[in-house]
Amino acid sequence: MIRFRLGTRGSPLARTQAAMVRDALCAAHGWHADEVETVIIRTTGDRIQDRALAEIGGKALWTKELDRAIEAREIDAAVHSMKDVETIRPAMIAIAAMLPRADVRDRLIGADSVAALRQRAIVGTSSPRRRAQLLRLRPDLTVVLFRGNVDTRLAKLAAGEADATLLAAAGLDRLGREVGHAIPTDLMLPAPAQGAVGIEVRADDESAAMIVGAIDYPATSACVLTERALLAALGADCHSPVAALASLAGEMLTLRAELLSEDGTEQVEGHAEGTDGAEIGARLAQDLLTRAPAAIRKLFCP
Ligand SMILES: NCc1[nH]cc(CCC(=O)O)c1CC(=O)O
Repeated sequence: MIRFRLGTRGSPLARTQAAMVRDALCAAHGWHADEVETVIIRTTGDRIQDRALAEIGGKALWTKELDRAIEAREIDAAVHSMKDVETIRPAMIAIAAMLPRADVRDRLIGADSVAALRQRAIVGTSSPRRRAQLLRLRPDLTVVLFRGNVDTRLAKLAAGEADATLLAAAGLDRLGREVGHAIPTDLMLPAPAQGAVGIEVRADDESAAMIVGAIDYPATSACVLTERALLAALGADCHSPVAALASLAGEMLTLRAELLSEDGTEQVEGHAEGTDGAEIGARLAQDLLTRAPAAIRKLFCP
């Protein structure tokens, strides 16, 4: 008997994350694995592999088809990497839970550290944040476009298309790829929501919200919602080089964030503390934008 239908993209990482959610649901509700049906949904983002995500229309490319399936009641919930979920979601969709966050750091593959990269090394990435952060640390580097799923990027590296690449430790770990060297967050602050898996439901589906809510890890939700509040207040999109990481100690949330110009020559950073994630995100966004030079401000539309 099928008790719940879980939608996911078809990439190996997406399937792995959906299996983690399925297992968590089964553990929480005493279901057997075959009582949760996994529905693979191909998104526009999966079909288009040769251009930077930012160029072709942004994060909705990963969510639109899953949103439609939720609305059409073809699935009860959708599993996403929260990093890929656009800041403003349709009113029909609600974020119902997040799994415990994995390693939030980026990992460098191809050299032991950013400092150890050879002079004028070529680094493959399509992330405006990673590009700007790398160029800020090492202006001699050349950054080339690298897209595709985790294994595609590792294959491009192995084929010599670049000397090194950066990938999220979370994705590598979930896929069991033990490669690369973690970059400390004080050297390279990760993307907002990096390492977090989220589950979305139809906003008016109380039953699905209850079922999924049982596996929510509140500390992850609190931190990721704080990082997303910053993005919302910044008017950031996936062209915007922005890094952010929240942490929770007791009731106190601390949000650190960094905005960069596209070439990394300009940077503003800051932090804010409080107990209300939405308020902290908005306050830090305001502070950063006030201090940001024009080359950074133009990349945001608050
Ligand atoms: N943009 C692709 C994407 N979305 C989520 C992850 C990794 C998993 C995570 O951050 O939870 C990745 C790959 C990467 O950045 O290396």
